[in-house]
Amino acid sequence: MEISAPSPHCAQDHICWGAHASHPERHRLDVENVTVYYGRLLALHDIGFSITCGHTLALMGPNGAGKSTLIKALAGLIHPDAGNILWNGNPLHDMPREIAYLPQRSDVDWSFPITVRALVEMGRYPALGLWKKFSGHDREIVEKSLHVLGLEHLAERQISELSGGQQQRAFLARALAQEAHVLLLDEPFTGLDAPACQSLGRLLDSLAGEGRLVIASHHDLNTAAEIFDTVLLMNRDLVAFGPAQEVLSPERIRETYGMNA
Ligand SMILES: Nc1ncnc2c1ncn2[C@@H]1O[C@H](COP(=O)(O)OP(=O)(O)OP(=O)(O)O)[C@@H](O)[C@H]1O
Repeated sequence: MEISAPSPHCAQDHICWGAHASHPERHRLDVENVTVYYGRLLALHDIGFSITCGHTLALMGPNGAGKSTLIKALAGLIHPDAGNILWNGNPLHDMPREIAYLPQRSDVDWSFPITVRALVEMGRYPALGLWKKFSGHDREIVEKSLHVLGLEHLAERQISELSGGQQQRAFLARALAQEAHVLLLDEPFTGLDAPACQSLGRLLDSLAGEGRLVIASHHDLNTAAEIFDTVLLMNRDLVAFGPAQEVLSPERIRETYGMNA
């Protein structure tokens, strides 16, 4: 199953980054027959799909369906027991700078003493030379990332002092500073109120519009088609993959979640 990119676009309340905007369809993720075991437990079975930059993809399924496992496999944190994960035809994990990973909120130590600016600067580390010295270009990218996420006024604050929505934005700013094409977000909407969800949804949409590929695990069937253009329904196996409105049919939801839509 394959999805190619829509035309690039930018949300009005968001500044275009530019560097990724041209020809997003040239960058393509192919997930081929990926299977993952934890010991004897089969967590993912023969998952396959293809998608290009320019899309927002929701991974959806019941608890234990394997959504986080798939995100971790894409992020290179878990090595599949079978299958391939390719970026433009080459193993994705050979290009770690292309991947930015936002773990589940519960997996982050929010009390860790670090300012928003220092967190965003971490996004530049993979690109720094041998002496780990920040160039003017690196500083410019950090400032731009803070600006795009509306975090300038919070730059010197500790991340522990931020709201949940601001913390998500700080981590996304780090991902922007990395200039990765693939953003992997594990349940980014968890714990956010409705306005923060809407704001994050618009942001993900505009990041895709600028030529990135946004992949996130998501639980809310009611908001999925508003936020994401593409949905992958899974329950250890792939149930359906394609445009959100088509995939989220009552029959498919029943098949995946075992309940009435
Ligand atoms: N580190 C691990 N060791 C052993 N089993 C694991 C591990 N991580 C996850 N699992 C198991 O793998 C299966 C898939 O888990 P995963 O966390 O990927 O599902 P999920 O769809 O993200 O679930 P949720 O919606 O509850 O977050 C589950 O049965 C889970 O118990």
